[in-house]
Amino acid sequence: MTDFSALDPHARRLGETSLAELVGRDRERDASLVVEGAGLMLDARKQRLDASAWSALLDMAAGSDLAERRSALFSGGIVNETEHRPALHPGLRNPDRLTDGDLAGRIRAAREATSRFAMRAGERDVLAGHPVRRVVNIGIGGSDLGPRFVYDALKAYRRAGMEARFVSNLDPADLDDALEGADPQTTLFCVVSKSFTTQETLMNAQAARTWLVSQVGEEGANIRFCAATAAPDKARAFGIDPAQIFPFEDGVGGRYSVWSAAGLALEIALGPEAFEAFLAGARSMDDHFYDAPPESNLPVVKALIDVWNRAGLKRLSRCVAAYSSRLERLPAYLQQLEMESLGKSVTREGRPLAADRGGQLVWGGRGSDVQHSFFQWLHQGVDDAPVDFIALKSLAQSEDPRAQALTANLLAQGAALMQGQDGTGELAAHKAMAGGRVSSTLLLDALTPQTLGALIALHEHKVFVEATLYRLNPYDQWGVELGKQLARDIAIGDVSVLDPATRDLIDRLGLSPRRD
Ligand SMILES: O=P(O)(O)OC[C@H]1O[C@](O)(CO)[C@@H](O)[C@@H]1O
Repeated sequence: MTDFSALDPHARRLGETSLAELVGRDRERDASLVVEGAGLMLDARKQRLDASAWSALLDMAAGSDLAERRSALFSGGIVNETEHRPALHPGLRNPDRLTDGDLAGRIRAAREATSRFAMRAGERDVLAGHPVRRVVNIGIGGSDLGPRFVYDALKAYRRAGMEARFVSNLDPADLDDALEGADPQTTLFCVVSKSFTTQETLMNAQAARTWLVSQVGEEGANIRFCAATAAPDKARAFGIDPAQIFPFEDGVGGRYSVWSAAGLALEIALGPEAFEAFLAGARSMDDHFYDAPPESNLPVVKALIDVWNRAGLKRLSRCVAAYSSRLERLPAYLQQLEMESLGKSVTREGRPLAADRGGQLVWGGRGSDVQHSFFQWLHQGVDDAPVDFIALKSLAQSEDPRAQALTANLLAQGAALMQGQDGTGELAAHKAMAGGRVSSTLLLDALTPQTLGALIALHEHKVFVEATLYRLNPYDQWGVELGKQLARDIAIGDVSVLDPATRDLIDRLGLSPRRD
């Protein structure tokens, strides 16, 4: 069991130390907090850490079962104990490491099938004489956030004449928006659901099908629907042509599934080559995570910093500020990845987790816009939060002065959070900024399929390391089930288990349910 109390003396000492004084005084300390891997660089020098706190964190990692758990993760061992499953996202990127040859074979075959289908989707007459021009991804949570984020981020890599739309919400406006201007002849619907039982997805798929049938008839609708799922039988029962059902393994978690057939709409929109490059980027982060020693291992270092801020310095939340319009959806993506994975209060053994442990509340947005909204809170609020700045070298080095100014803003924010300033004059108290507020900067050379794959894989593995230290299972999500059940009850009018306030709201909303 990891002894987090070992962090307390360091937290007390460093809590009273000026952050600005920690930075630039000890070369070794500074050098140890700049780590590179798989083409990404993390600069964590503006963290409230000195050499001895850092070595306590590294000792913590060394004393854990991280090495064994990591081998199990990569070889396909059971790392999701509550569901008795492996976690196969690294296996999707490199099946060679899996010990089960049949499983590796199935993954390779599934990859070939999606890639072939994605390739064909670009052909001129794939839809009974029509090409695919718009692919509509119908899915929610992990069956939406990953493909949607990557599609936005890799705008520069999209296939000519092909666009993707994403439908996740039950608000009918969501599907209406996706269908706006759609030519039914050239539109392909891709229903993505690991379980194929998710209410939002099935209702939206049904509505999309009704629309399509009204436009192109039954037969026309059949060829324009495909599915990606770990429950092919259910997709078949829903009416999807078995030849257009792309399976993925049960061991692929929803929020880890963008690398599987769940990324089909993305692969169609980008083309198999860019999608392969995306997988290759993640694979290079896998290799780095697998091989690099803890002190220079990017996911390990990032996890230790987040553990330090949460368990050592008691910071509940973490802000992600991505200084790139294309990365606008990164915070939303990380929210599910981290909060669904680490938002648990019992260990793998079912024992309670102590206070100030577990995943952080992840929030954020796009720089420099966020400077004009919530950064005031970060600079002068009573509470504060560590910030992860995401920077692109390609923007800094662009000849466009706006792109350079964007990077200058990013650098200025990190410096201002750390330095603070004394107030002067009549409003001194209002203008004073305490400073001492921590941040890290993650640097990508440019936004490419490779670097994006590596960025996502970095965070997946960082979550894995945190989960290992806290002894959490990052691959289940039991906490979402009760709400789903109650929504079903309300939909059928069974309010017997509900409290009076919710029943009253049901009345006010005019849902007029049964009361037995
Ligand atoms: O892919 P599915 O099975 O439709 O699930 C969608 C999402 O719902 C969740 O189970 C949470 O409600 C996520 O974990 C998942 O990504």
